[in-house]
Amino acid sequence: MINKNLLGELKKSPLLFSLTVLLALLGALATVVEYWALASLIDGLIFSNLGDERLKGYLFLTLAGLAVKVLCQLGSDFFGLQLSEMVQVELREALVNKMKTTNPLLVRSQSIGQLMTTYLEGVDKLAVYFHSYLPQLVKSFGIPICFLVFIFQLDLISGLVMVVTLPLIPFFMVLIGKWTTSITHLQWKKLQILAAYLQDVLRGLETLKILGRSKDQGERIAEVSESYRVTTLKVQRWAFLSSLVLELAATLSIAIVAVGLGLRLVTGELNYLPAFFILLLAPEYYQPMRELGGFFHSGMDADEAAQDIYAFLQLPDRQTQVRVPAQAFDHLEFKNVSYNYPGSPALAVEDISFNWRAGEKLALVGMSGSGKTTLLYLALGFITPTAGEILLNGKPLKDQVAIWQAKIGLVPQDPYVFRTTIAHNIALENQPEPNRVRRASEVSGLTGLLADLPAGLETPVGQGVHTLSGGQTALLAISRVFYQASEVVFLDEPTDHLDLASESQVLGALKNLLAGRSAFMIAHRLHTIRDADQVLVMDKGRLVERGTYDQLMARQGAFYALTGGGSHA
Ligand SMILES: Nc1ncnc2c1ncn2[C@@H]1O[C@H](COP(=O)(O)OP(=O)(O)OP(=O)(O)O)[C@@H](O)[C@H]1O
Repeated sequence: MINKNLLGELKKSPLLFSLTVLLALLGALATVVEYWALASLIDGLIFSNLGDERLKGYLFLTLAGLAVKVLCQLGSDFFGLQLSEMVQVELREALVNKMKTTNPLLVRSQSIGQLMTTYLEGVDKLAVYFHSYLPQLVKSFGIPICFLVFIFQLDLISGLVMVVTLPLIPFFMVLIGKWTTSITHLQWKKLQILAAYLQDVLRGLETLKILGRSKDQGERIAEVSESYRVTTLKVQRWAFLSSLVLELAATLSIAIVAVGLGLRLVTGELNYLPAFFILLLAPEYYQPMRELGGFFHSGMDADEAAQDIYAFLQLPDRQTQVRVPAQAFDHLEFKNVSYNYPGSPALAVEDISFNWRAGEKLALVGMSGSGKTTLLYLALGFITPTAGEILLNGKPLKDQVAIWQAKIGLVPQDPYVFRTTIAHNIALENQPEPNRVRRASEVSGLTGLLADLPAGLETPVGQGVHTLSGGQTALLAISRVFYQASEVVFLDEPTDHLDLASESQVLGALKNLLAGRSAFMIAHRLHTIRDADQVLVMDKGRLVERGTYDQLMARQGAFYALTGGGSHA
């Protein structure tokens, strides 16, 4: 089970891998010395009547060989572990960096539970690959070759028997491996499904409780975990069976060598010393291949996990290279833009054209599913049109996404609160500037809501610590834009599900935020739409009307219908 991507990781530290393997081979040479000395010692004691000095010499060599063997083994394990830890740390860093540098929508298209399984369990599985499986793979060829050099010099027949019987072990290993590939794949996928399911249920626990559906979901989780348990047991059964077969093959091979040696010892064709030496060495000769069989399933597990890890690492990065010099925002123009989500049969938005100029407040309205969020993502540069083009200051947006995103602020519908202090949550940088944080939280009105918190802006918030209310979270998101001092604001009005008092606070903060700024917003409130310079009305992915609030109301078309014939006005 050789995975090219994983082998590539070795290039980062060839020294550690070489040390792991070289020490193991050195250990093999020490074994040769130990067993030769031991065989000579016993031969000297029983048959050759060697003098005390020679016997002491052999005894010393036996012990020295044993000590070197043990030290080499410990060293090889140590460097193997170092190697695997280094690879784990680097891969986890690479995964986190990829989460930061790739398009956020691509990350979000994967379930968080699935990503966590890849990040935690997947990388853990690779540890065994690096500290055990890969070094063992090299050892299982290197050590037998090393032994054969000595065995062939002493006894050609035993050497030949060993050469012929050794491949039986990898043969059975690969044969069983081929049968078990699909079941190992299934096990990994089921683990990911289970993690995704658990995470989903935990997130939606409140909804499930309220609707009285938590028991159903509990049963469903029990079903998924039972299915994972059954598959894991199947994998374990195969792993057990393969170990059994490999043990059997190795034991039979040793028996064949032993019988051959015994027969020739009886007929006098072979002396006691080489026969005993080869007999001692025979189990050690098959041992690395047997151990490889034990790690074979870990190799397969790691191969499965690696496929997901490297598929994630190969997601395209957002464009960071700035090809066009930074310019103040002048206008953003959509020219016959259409977008089709990958794998989706229908266009999410179709043939959209409009121009948004600096200083303007542009409001998007429409029924749910009409394409507002898709237009927002297109304008943010998170996704690129499948047809048509978007121009920023007259030049393609796709060539200036990095500078564009650095210039803009975003207030999403459901802002995320990171598990850190409020100040860090506002600044979203390692060293928040206290004055800027204070000012941002004051203008947004967040400070007033924090009066009850013991440490004010330094209060830790987020999951499992102090949970902010919906209104506080919205004001926090607005404070972020004030902190960044972005001239251009994207807004998905975060006023849904707020009580009246919080809503009026958030609306007040939004009014402050929008004053003097260019704004591109998904509008749910009349208040925002009334103040907009341009309202775009979306319906089933198409732009069906545009104008100011008054113009649209006067027209009595789609917008008028959306406002309930003026009754919501
Ligand atoms: N990730 C996605 N993959 C496939 N189709 C999608 C995806 N996101 C949205 N769509 C589809 O694209 C269309 C437009 O969706 P969009 O989210 O842009 O509408 P919306 O007006 O923002 O709706 P809402 O107000 O409910 O958020 C819908 O038909 C929706 O099902």
